[in-house]
Amino acid sequence: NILHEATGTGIGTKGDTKTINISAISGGYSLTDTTHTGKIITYDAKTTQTRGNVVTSTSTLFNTTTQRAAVDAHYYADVVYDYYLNTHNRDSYNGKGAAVESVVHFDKNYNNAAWTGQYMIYGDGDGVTFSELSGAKDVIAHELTHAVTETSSNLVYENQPGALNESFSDVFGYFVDPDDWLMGEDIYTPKIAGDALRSLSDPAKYDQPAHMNNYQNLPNTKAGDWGGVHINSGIPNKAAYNTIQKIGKVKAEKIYYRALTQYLTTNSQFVDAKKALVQSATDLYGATEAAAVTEAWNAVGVT
Ligand SMILES: O=C(NO)[C@]12CC[C@H](CC1)C2
Ligand SMILES: [Ca+2]
Ligand SMILES: [Zn+2]
Repeated sequence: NILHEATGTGIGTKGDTKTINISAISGGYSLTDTTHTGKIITYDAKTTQTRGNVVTSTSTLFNTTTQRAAVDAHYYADVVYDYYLNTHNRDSYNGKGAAVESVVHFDKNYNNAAWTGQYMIYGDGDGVTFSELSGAKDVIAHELTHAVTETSSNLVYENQPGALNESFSDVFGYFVDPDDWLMGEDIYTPKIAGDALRSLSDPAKYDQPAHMNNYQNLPNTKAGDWGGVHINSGIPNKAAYNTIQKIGKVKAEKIYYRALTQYLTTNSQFVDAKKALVQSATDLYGATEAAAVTEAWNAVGVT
């Protein structure tokens, strides 16, 4: 029921004004961005655990308080879509122009966000640990990268492959949002300034290991976070930081994308990621860049 594409004005979760791609429908407008092969569509679950309904407005303004989370989810999804298309020539998360669907106000006080395999879900947070989780560009890039990973290497979400899955999402979160080495700083603990969920430059700042000597052998259970995927990601995150410091973001992101989509497989371990990245560096650039990757991983104890 799309009549034509239009340009809208939205207010985001930080009270900021953003220009968004919307569609004219009968009776008004919807958060449906048709400027790419894959439509970007944003839904409101209204605190249920369903996909809910597409967010609409009777005008091109999406400026109500309840629409703020949707405006950010919609806007940042477009930013990440553009990043993968323009930097890596990947059309949507699957490279085949899949629609990108996001759901906001998922569940009640939900302190999390995820890629469900069909769409992204964003909780509102409880206002203490998290504010609305679609309010951070690096988080949306993190979630959409889970979809990129799932449609390429499909690293299994447990133990070392799971920590790599998590790390690649954090690292592409940095590539999309390279203002800092932090993950989730814009939505984490809204009442406390200057902290973050994770740091790529200093994983230990937020209790993550930055070296294999501190690898956490946790049980492969929900309670063990599937073998500590969110804690052990500190080690490959630190290796990525080391790599970017040595060879720069432009080369590093090409090397990381090639490794993720051409070399890694479901059960790749840390040492396989090191090999994949060294091989990608050699393929794309040469011995200097390959040596930098080798040193970056040696420094975190993956030898
Ligand atoms: O690391 C994550 N998911 O695998 C997080 C946890 C809090 C932010 C939203 C989702 C990052
Ligand atoms: Ca950040
Ligand atoms: Zn994740």
